[in-house]
Amino acid sequence: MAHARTALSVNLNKVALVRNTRHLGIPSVTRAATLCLEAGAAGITVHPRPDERHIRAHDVHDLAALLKAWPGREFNIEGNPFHNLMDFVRALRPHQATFVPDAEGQFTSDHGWRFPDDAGRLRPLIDECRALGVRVSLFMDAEADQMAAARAVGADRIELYTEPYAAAHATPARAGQLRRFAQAAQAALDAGLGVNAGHDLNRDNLTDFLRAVPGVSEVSIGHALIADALELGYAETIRAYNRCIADAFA
Ligand SMILES: CC(=O)[C@@H](O)[C@H](O)COP(=O)(O)O
Ligand SMILES: NCC(=O)COP(=O)(O)O
Repeated sequence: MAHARTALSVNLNKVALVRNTRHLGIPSVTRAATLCLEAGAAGITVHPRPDERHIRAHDVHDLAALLKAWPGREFNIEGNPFHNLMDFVRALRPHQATFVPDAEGQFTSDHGWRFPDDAGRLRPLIDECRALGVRVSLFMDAEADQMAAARAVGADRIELYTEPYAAAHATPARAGQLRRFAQAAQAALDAGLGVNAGHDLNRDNLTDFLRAVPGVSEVSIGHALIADALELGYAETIRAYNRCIADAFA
């Protein structure tokens, strides 16, 4: 079956990280969002961590307001629903909430939810999001045998945690990782889930990933993309990432 082209959601955490080192409001997170959307980003992602080391609560509110002027573009808020994520979801009703099982103060995301262990406590929060009209994506390791359980708990999508693939991309382990991610994505699709992907995706590894892994609806990319934007500017960077996606579907 032919799949729709993958949407690029730009994660702006690292713009906020730089901004927070002074009290001057630069670089501006909302200005970055506008420039990325103008250049063709399909959406904006943020992961407001409880310690506010980068994205702060006001950024999430400012971006939700900004996205209202961009119909068809999506706002994705990531976080742990047992910490601060649900407050944002209830107040702002983003297009998508991505549940991530990070500890408070965690260095960066490094694993997904586990089933059956997490099912009971996730189900009511997923139900609440869906009642609010918010799509739920669960951050998951690339394990095919976990996908039916992610669907059974009520999720709309899963986000494949791609760091193990990214770390293997320049090594002989790449082919094995791609097989693992393709099997996990196919299992998710077979279970009726949409498939997102993210973490350490970049201009070098993105096209190979999308060629090998079926049916990826959205990639959220932050760290490498913002690093590229420091050199190329936001507009050229978004065009470059969209070319990587287009090449995978050519
Ligand atoms: C969920 C995920 O894989 C990453 O988006 C993560 O949110 C990045 O967070 P940091 O930018 O804090 O490393
Ligand atoms: N969900 C992944 C994301 O938003 C960005 O991850 P990264 O590109 O900053 O590693």
